[in-house]
Amino acid sequence: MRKSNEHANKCRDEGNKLYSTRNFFDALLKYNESLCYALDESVSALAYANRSAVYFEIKLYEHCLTNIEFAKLNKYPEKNAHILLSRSEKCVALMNRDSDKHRQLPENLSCFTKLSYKENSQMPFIVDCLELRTNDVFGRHIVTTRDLKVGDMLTFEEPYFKVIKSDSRYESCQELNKYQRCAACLRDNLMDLIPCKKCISTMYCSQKCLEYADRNFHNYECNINETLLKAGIMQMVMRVFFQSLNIFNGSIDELEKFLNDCTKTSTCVYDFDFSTTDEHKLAKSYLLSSYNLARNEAVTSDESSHSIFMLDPLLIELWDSHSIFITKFIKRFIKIYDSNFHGICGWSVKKSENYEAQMIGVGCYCFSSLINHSCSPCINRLYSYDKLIIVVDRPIKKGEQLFDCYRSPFFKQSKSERQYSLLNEYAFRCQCEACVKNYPLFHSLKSFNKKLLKYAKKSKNEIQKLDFVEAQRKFQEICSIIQDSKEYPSSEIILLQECVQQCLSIILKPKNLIL
Ligand SMILES: C[S@@+](CC[C@H](N)C(=O)[O-])C[C@H]1O[C@@H](n2cnc3c(N)ncnc32)[C@H](O)[C@@H]1O
Repeated sequence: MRKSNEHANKCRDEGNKLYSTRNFFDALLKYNESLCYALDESVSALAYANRSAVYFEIKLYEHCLTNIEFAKLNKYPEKNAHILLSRSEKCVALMNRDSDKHRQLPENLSCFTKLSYKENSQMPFIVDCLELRTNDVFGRHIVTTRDLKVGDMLTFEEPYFKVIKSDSRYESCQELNKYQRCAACLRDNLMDLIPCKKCISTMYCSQKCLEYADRNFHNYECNINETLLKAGIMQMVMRVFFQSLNIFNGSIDELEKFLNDCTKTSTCVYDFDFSTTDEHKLAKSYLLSSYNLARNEAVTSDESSHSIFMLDPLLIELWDSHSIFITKFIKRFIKIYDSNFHGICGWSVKKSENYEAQMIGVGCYCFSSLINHSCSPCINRLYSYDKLIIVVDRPIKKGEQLFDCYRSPFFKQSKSERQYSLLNEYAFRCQCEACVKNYPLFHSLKSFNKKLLKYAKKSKNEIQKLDFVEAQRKFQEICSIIQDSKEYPSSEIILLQECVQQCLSIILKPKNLIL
């Protein structure tokens, strides 16, 4: 599909119908689709103007004014200019009148953005007490050099390589995610997004993100983006390839030479300095730390990359001259994808009864990818847009290993099923404490403290109703109870851990929702 004013106008008409029934979320989706398809500025101008009307209705006045400005910049018809002028005057008056009340954009995690301990000097996104160890059983793994408490925040890691998920036949993600959030940073910006000037399926939250994407990957993707969005694993693997190529200004020879020279010695995220402001150096460090997440050459098959390369003349040229290197690179990252990449969870800004997180993207987190699995984990993984936050779930003693749970925890799935899927998907036989000691499923778990069990059950029911501030208080309260509990596993601790997750999800969810 190409840009088309006709399609853009049709989407805008549909948006207007939805607007008239006050279905503002779906109206914004349609206006955003209209912006993506619009060929002429005058057609974009109408979509921006309509979007400003939505933001006015939902009292997001700054967004309303920005959209009015965009409409004007895109040659909004002179004869209707008075409509925008009047809306903008009303906006300003309401903003002045309700200066303390009008809906601000609260940054998620306002007081939840701090690591619990001093940051690592070379990796400022993790605390300084996490060390890398290697042994025959676990390969590389992470241990703590100090006691860690329940609720401690250990990382705020951003992925260098990441993609937005949309339209996928393979993953459960919202088909229209591409009209809801920035393709570069995954923020929703309350759907106030700007489109790529050339393709029909990429939007950004700012000009800065648009330029970043054009410089780093979209220059290769723009022509084939529709295919990539539907390409499952290959969407992310191709992103890594394109972004890597851009590090070397498009020279595949230089990329190949760099990887050949640098990967003779095994390196990982601990070997680089991520505190540098030198973007080029950083990019190379990310590339090598990601490339070396695989510990040996890949033996996976790769059927679809050839057909993707055949879609664009520039890519055909690359393939014809370097098919051996490209195949090796792609196979390696397919393997890394399978055992190391993380699905990124996030929330839509649509108000709904069943307001659950969904998959919004995939990211390569070079540090977090070194954490091994346990069916009875001691950390919890959360996302604030693309940032991966690791929170301590059970007390961890100095010298102990950090364990995440890759699949289902022990209380949700039988040992044989867990072991089967870990062996199949991650190629290891799990020997975690839950597997060795045969921890039971939830319904067979013992309770050691009836009073605490009652408190846990009551809390679980009440938490849904808590607001942001109350959820933070409850989070602290429950974390210290888990910290002080001695008996594990028990039904009360499992329930309390679920309460902690519920609190965190309230804290992380977008605060402004669109009807
Ligand atoms: C995300 S990586 C973790 C880092 C990995 N240990 C390394 O050296 O790169 C996942 C891989 O680590 C290994 N692994 C993870 N948890 C393990 C465990 N509990 N026991 C043994 N191996 C494990 C498996 O090879 C798995 O495919």
